[in-house]
Amino acid sequence: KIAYDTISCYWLTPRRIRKKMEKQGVRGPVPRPLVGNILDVAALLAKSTAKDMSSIDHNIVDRLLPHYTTWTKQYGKRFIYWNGMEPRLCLAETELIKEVLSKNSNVCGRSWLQRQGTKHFIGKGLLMANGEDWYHQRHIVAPSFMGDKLKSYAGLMVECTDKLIQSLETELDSGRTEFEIADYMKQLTADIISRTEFDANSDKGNQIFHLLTLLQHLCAQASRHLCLPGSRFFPSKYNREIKSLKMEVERLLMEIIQSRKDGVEIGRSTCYGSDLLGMLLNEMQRKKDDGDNGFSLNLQLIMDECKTFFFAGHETTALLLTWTIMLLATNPNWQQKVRHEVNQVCHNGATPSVEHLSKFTLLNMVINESLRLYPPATVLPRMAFEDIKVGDLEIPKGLSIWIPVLAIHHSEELWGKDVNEFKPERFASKPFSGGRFIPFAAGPRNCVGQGFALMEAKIILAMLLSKFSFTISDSYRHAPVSVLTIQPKYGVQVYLTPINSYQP
Ligand code: HEM
Repeated sequence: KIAYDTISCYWLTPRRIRKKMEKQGVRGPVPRPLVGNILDVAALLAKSTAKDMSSIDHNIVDRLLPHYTTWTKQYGKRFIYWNGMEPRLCLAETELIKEVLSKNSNVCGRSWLQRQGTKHFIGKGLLMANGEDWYHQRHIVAPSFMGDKLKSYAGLMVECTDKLIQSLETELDSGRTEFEIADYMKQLTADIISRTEFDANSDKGNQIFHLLTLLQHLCAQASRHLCLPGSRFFPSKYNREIKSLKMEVERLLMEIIQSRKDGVEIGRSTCYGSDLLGMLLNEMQRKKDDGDNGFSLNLQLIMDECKTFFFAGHETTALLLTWTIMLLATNPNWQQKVRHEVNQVCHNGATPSVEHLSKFTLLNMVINESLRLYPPATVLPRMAFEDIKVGDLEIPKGLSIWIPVLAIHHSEELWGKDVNEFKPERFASKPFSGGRFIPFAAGPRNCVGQGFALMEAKIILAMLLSKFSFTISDSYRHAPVSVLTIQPKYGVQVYLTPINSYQP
């Protein structure tokens, strides 16, 4: 059986998929045994990112998805390439993208390779869940990011941003003028998501998030360690480090969970709390009390969910903020226009509240344009678990569909000749939906934290813009790189100037 499974996995299935796609006219670069086209992608990326960009140019597709631009020229809008033994169909047609994202969420999902690469880091949390499990998990957590619950986080976001502003002001007072903004944004969004998950700004929470950051960096190297079959079982230094970090994170999480349980048992509190962790524990208890034997929400899954939300919920938003500040720091007109709007909406320098957010029209346009030019998630992967039909294409079971978000957001055909220019006015009239503007994906499996992220971004940017003016520093080197998300290789250095008085 093992021999048959191995032959099937490494030879028969790939051969079947290649033949089926070739019959439909979908071709691609020739794969090598075991590694597929991994080395080709790595070589193209090494070349395209070897140097910084010569100017602050937003035409970054050739740099970050060089394999996409190379192969789409050779093989057309749909082509197939191999990430090791995993075949990937690159799909850039908006009608087909809409179909993939809106339908098929029950028969498409995360591939084995993706789940394996993030197993120790986020486990079976929502981001990596599939099928029925995904459906139940999504329904349990979604209410935490909607309606009044979502609005209730605004105060916490303001509080954390205030703390950051105070520390920036202290540094300005001591004579510092240049700041690397990416790190500040990462700390701020980590602070916000950790307090959303664990209510109090506990030391344990901070410790957990520090370890999770280390774990995330190690797991980001996973694809390099997964080329060889069974390599995850080797007792290598890499695997040992991952395991021990994971155990430490889970030990700390269990301590928090235990102290909440103790609180309920001795009658100090009536429920497990109103933060994300509390909500998950309450739901587990409710299911137990109701004798619900359906979907099982156990402690391991609750810990995986906490890790998932930290991972999915802070770096992406930090990048949105970082790139938006870079864009505003290099476009003073827009910076001034948005600051003026913030001051008009929040009279007399008031801090932004939920009621103000829908009135930030220009800020909203700037955020959308930033998400278009620098979408934190550059690709959306979906593996077909059954044979499915998408448009005219028959997609065989086992084929991963890869939607190159970055390339679609920079397509001249879809956006016009000025596609690589920063022009927030393109978002003035209507929201771009469907397969053309998809920074948060779309359909049932879209980003569950989209409302949270946009509220957070608007509050933070409005508060920062009303306190400081930003100018790009001479030391800023424009060198976006893609490490799961689009990051500025050397950070974003800006000069901050305080705006002391209320400017109408
Ligand atoms: C600007 C910020 C953000 C961006 C651009 C973003 C983008 C995305 C995208 C593109 C997906 C779909 C991934 C895929 O299908 O492959 C996704 C899923 C997800 N996001 Fe976000 N996200 C952001 C912020 C957040 C925040 C703040 C949270 C949590 C508070 C969050 C939690 C999640 C989760 C849990 C999923 C998985 C949803 C599911 O599979 O049902 N995200 N995000």
